Amino acid sequence: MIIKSIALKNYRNYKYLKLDFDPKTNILYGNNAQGKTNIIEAIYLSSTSKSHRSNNDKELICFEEEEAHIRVIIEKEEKESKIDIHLKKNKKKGVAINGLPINKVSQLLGTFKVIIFSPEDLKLIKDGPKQRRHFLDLELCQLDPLYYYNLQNYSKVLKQRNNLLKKINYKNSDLFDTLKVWDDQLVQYGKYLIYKRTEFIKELNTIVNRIHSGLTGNLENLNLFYDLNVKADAFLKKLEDNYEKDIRTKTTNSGPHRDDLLFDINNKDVRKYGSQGQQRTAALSLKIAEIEIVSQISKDKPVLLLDDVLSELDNNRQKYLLEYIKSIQTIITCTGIEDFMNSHLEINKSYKVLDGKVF
Ligand SMILES: Nc1ncnc2c1ncn2[C@@H]1O[C@H](COP(=O)(O)OP(=O)(O)OP(=O)(O)O)[C@@H](O)[C@H]1O
Repeated sequence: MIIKSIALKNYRNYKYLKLDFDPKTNILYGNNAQGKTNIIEAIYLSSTSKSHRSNNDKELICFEEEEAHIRVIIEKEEKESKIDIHLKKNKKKGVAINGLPINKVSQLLGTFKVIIFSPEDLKLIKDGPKQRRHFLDLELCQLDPLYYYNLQNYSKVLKQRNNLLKKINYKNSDLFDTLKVWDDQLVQYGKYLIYKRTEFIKELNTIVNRIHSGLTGNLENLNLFYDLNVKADAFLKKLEDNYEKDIRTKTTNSGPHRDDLLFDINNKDVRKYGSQGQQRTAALSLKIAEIEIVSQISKDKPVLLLDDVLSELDNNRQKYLLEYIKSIQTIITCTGIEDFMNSHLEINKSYKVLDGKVF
């Protein structure tokens, strides 16, 4: 799969932009705050319907404008498709594929697969569990529309259950029976998340392990574990056992919303004992493994977006990554093209980004 072009209208600092991409390596370079990440963000949004750095669509619309528009043309097995995203200040965004409006995000997910890699990803191991769950969810949503459906519903039910717990805590004990209704739904959607995460992490681990060995010259053995909060079959019972605690703390204390991912290097927990370098290398292995697994499962190569990440990697890791991505369409942002002088990377197209214009 490749992205052939993008057109932006009133998106962030772009009044109007039309850009063609090469099927291989594309570089967007320029000083800070010129609009490089804005292009990456618009591509990501066309794939997932969400920005990777903002939860508020209004922020994406150019200052003083009411609406913004993104159009990307993608090519898959020699067939072109068009994705349109229409952002409005006071209304829900509109998404259309080949001119046909869609009303469910799940219809978009999987149409255009991208993987984004930014400096924040290098902190994935060090960060809190929320970021690691987010990583899992993002990948699974792109791979499986049903996962997205179950995740959305799980989050909704969890919110409602937590609201109910607050009410019961404020002496509304007659609402207690309603908890059971939410429990059944939470378990129904939660079980799906647990099964899919288990499968995905198992596959990911085999690949991550091989990649990390390659990256470290066979010195390190990296393993990934699913640190699940509760087993699928025990979920309902756990919710019931926790009634007193949940009401007292006014929150749901068990479920996949409390899951985590653990990383071991040579049988030692990387979060606790790993150096900063080891943590970053493990994160890089994870990201490269993600490219492989998405390619494998979807039987197609995703588009890779490398946002400002190369300067964060030392020479060896940079070389490994660049070697790996040779056969994948990649869009790289950086401050200077000279960053690549020593990397032997073949650049197929490069654009200079300056104040919301591209040359
Ligand atoms: N809604 C908006 N309307 C107009 N301009 C915006 C809007 N949101 C952000 N900007 C502008 O976009 C620019 C930032 O763009 P971007 O984040 O793409 O920078 P960048 O080139 O990737 O920089 P860096 O190298 O620092 O990451 C800033 O000048 C900011 O003022």
